[in-house]
Amino acid sequence: MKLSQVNLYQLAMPLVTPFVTSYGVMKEKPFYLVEVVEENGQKGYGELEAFAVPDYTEETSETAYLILKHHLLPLLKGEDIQHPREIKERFSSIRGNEMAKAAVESAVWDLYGKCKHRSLASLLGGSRQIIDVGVSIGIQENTDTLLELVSKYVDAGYTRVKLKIKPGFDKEPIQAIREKYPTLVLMADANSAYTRSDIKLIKELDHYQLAMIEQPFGVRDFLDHAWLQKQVQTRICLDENIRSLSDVQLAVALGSCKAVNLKFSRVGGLTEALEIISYCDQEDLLVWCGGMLEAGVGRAHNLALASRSEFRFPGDISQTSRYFESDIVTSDFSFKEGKMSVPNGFGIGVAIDFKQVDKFLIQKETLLLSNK
Ligand SMILES: O=C(O)CCC(=O)c1ccccc1C(=O)O
Ligand SMILES: [Mg+2]
Repeated sequence: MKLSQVNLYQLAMPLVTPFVTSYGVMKEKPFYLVEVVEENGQKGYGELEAFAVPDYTEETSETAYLILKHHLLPLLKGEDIQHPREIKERFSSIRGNEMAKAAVESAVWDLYGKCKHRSLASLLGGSRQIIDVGVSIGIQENTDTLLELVSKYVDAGYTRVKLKIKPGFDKEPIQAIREKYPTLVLMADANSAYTRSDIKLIKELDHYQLAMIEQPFGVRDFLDHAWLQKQVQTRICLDENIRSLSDVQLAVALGSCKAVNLKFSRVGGLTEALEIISYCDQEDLLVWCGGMLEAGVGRAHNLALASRSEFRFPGDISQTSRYFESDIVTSDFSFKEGKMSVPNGFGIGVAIDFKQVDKFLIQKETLLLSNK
């Protein structure tokens, strides 16, 4: 495959309700839809998931755009790509900037699937057609509102609920939900809002049979997480810490966690994600698919990846309608009773709805790649 051009659609999709984490409030999702076009006109799609503010990781939508345009795409100029696995190697001279890399890489995977008449799920080694999914619920005004939301999602069939927590909104809401739902698969995500000095509180959370506590400490604190994991029964899950396979290897060597939230966008692409999945499987480390409030394209990539049998825990792959009024793809992934279907068409298996893209479009830019 030779890429002739890349079209970047800069979009901003308003969220149905603001999403609150310990970092702050998100009211819209600004992102780029990346369209890679090969010389015969076949197209592949990826989403650039970096947020507006560099709090979750260092990248922002703006910085990732610049890296993509000035540093990543030039590396593909005139190149003949035999397989999307090669992209990781070609981008290896550029440090970090995982989300910018993943946006292009995942679009090339989609393109490759379309050229080869294969679904992305089958290319990635996925075997499941229907998968259990969970919800991630942002921090709420109070416990009552949270309880209402949880009951809505449990009634909809979600089999796993993740609560965002932060100091001052942790033990009480968890206790309230646990009392009402004694057997619900429940977990908490702190987005790095705690430190070693909160050990007493975290030990208290150990009493609520949480499936795991995600990212309690700082984003480079492998040692502190190892210190914590030794003192609690509950699995510690790392999210922000994990940017590559070697981060997972470090976490295993130190005993920093017993689970990994895998977002292919945070680790630079699907190729790195596949390596992480194999390693986790080999090390018996629980791995599951995280989310970045994806629109339909990113969601389709996640579903394809999560169709692999190594994912034994429901991912953060909820209905797009939870976040957005309408989506940029024509499929709704037929959510039913807590399960979602993995698209089986070529590539990501869903079509872009360009009327919707137009609705959210800020600007479109075309970058030519053919003339070396
Ligand atoms: O896409 C989803 O539903 C998961 C949302 C989520 O938990 C999240 C959303 C924004 C930033 C960080 C995270 C996280 O997993 O920590
Ligand atoms: Mg998280």
